[in-house]
Amino acid sequence: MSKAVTRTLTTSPGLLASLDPLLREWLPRQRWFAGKGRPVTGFSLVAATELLPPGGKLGLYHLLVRAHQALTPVPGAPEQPADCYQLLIGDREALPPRLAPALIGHVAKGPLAGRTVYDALYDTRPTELLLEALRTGARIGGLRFERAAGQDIRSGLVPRLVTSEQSNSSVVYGDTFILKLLRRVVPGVNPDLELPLALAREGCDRVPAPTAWIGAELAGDSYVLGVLQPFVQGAADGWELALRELAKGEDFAAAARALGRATAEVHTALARTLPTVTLGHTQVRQLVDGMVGRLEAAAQAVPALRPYAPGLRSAFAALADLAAEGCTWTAQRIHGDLHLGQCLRSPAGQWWLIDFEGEPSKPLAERRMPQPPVRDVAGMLRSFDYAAHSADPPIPGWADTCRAAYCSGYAQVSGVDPRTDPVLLRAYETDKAIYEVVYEARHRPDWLPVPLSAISRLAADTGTPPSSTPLSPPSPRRPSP
Ligand SMILES: Nc1ncnc2c1ncn2[C@@H]1O[C@H](COP(=O)(O)OP(=O)(O)O)[C@@H](O)[C@H]1O
Ligand SMILES: O=P(O)(O)O[C@H]1O[C@H](CO)[C@@H](O[C@H]2O[C@H](CO)[C@@H](O)[C@H](O)[C@H]2O)[C@H](O)[C@H]1O
Repeated sequence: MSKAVTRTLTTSPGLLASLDPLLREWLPRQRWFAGKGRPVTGFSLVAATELLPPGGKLGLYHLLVRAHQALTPVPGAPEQPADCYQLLIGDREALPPRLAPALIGHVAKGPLAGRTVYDALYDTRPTELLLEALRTGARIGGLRFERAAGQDIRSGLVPRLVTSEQSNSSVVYGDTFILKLLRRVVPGVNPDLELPLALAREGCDRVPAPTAWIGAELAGDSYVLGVLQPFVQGAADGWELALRELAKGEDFAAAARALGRATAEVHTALARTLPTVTLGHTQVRQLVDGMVGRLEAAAQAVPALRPYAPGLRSAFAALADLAAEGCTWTAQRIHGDLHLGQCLRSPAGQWWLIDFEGEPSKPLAERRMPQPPVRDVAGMLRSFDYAAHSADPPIPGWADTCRAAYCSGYAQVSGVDPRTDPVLLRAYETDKAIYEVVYEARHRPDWLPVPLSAISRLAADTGTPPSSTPLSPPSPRRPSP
């Protein structure tokens, strides 16, 4: 295997043409394929790296491939910028039964004619090879396997592919490490590596510290392609845990408070180590314009949203009004896509935050911009609401109790209770609920009533916190008189 990881790169120009008809059929069926609903019109090769040579028992290729797609399912329509996907393709004479779920197809012509190609992340030898490359700090063509200083990786850990629904693909090694291979990749700094590395430097142990990562200098661009981190053994995610407690009729307040503290620990460390900025009138105006734009687009797409649009606009207008009065807010790097499914709790009761990629559909530059930390808080508050709606029979007040506990835990560590800035919180909760309405209408129409019930509450809300809430001074900085 160590011979394989030092092999020099050879690109295979004929390879993609021979895979083209198979990938057209296979790629859109993958959970992580981001362009669902638009036919793939062709592929172009960004980079090909041969990890094991063709013609042997097993050939292995690392590919970055652009999938060109029509803008709408109308033939001849103009094309959007094509997404680039990371693929690890194996070729064998035939697949053993255990690899049946990995099948891409049988190649008819070209350099691999007669061979069977498959998603090699399902296979032991290719995934062992990746870990070995990370362990030894290999360079293979433009691929760079890097290890964090002082981190050791034991050899011989047994790999298994994580089969749950994911936006990317992950392999667990001997319950010791988990390697996330990013599927849709863009050049530049990936926050899923950048932020956990920054947090590790800062000594924040609410996030698994990256042990190693796969980077690449390919076709003139640099990429982050994968991150290896310690596997939190026996962990359950916050969504599973919340549903479990709900099914037992138990409240989740202590766990929500601890999660609030964990979120604040992460925010505080990020604010210490990465730049923060002040958002004044102009920046808040832009932020509000973005929120209003998303509302208008969502109301176009989902008619059920339209009756609430005036009330929702008022949530955004209230924020613009505060900014016009001279209020300012601090923005910093945040998680960017926080919900219960992004939090793991270890059997010892420790919370961990994972998946710092931000909303993958947003451009990288936007995902890396400083934002008010309340945005993460709003995401988590929405999640408690979602969990409560899954309970049958519903437990009155369950979500409110969690939401309050989460905010008070957050305040314990950060010194700022998010509820003291109700206008900002309402604006972000509204923005998130609108996003969820579109998401559910597209992906899970049965779930649409969940965000819609929040929409009806938020549209009617005046933004005033309940009088029983103990308040610390409001968090927007008000102009001096
Ligand atoms: N460090 C970890 N320890 C244990 N399980 C993890 C760890 N990181 C991720 N996971 C598991 O893998 C799943 C997917 O990870 P995530 O980073 O959210 O990937 P994606 O971006 O593909 O959604 C998580 O929901 C969790 O179950
Ligand atoms: O996990 P992803 O980054 O792919 O996020 C998408 O899918 C989520 C659902 O899996 C969706 O989250 C919404 O539903 C969750 C319950 O299933 C809930 O906990 C979240 O609060 C709610 O937003 C997310 O919006 C979407 O981007």
